[in-house]
Amino acid sequence: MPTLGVNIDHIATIRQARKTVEPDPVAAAVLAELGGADGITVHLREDRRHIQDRDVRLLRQTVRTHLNLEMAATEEMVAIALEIQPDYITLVPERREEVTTEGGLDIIAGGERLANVVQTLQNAGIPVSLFIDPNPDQIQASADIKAKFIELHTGTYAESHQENEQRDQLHLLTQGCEQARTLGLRVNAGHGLTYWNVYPVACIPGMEELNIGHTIISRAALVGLERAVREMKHAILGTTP
Ligand SMILES: CC(=O)[C@@H](O)[C@H](O)COP(=O)(O)O
Ligand SMILES: NCC(=O)COP(=O)(O)O
Repeated sequence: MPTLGVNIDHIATIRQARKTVEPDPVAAAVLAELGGADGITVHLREDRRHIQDRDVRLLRQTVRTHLNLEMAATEEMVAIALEIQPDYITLVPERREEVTTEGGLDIIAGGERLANVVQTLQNAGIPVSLFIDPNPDQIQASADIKAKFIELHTGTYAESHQENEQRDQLHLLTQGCEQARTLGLRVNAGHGLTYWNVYPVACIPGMEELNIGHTIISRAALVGLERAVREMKHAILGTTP
């Protein structure tokens, strides 16, 4: 079965809502690892809406599993990645006005420029993963530019509510994984996965790692709330929990 990369972006989303120091994604990464995370994923967006440069620098020093840095294939991000040296990089498409990543990278349209980014990062010893839709041409193009991994975008699968639509999407992901592995690519998947839809994706043969964030942070906020309120009552009363 695949390993779990925990995406902690939305710990930083809560912090940035107040632009304060809590909750700290660096502390969240420690707790995620204690809970069994096999890797930590952060997306350093160009608009810095959640994760900040400081977070990635500190996480590089504190993460004990592996650090997966998601980023756009821009000059600025490549310079940061070369300095910080994450364990691997996932190149993702980015539009500033989007609520979240809306689809996979277009490797074919990215052409030589994208190929050069992959080469620059991999020549510096950082394996590159390409976040793509489960589309045969995009998978072939990812192999052509010699990325080490792809991450199959599971957003369409996650958003399909009709049973037959979800089955078709799962089939595309399964076929995509098989095609990629035949071409020598390693395969991860993620986006929009939840406690309710993850198992069929985890059962896809050859799937290495699932990157999951929003549903885990959402659940953490709820399952931790009762304890947090109890602790505040003690703080007000000056008593010990
Ligand atoms: C690339 C991807 O699927 C996720 O990392 C996602 O981008 C998380 O960050 P946002 O919630 O800012 O989109
Ligand atoms: N690449 C996908 C990821 O890191 C987590 O996405 P989500 O679970 O927050 O939708």
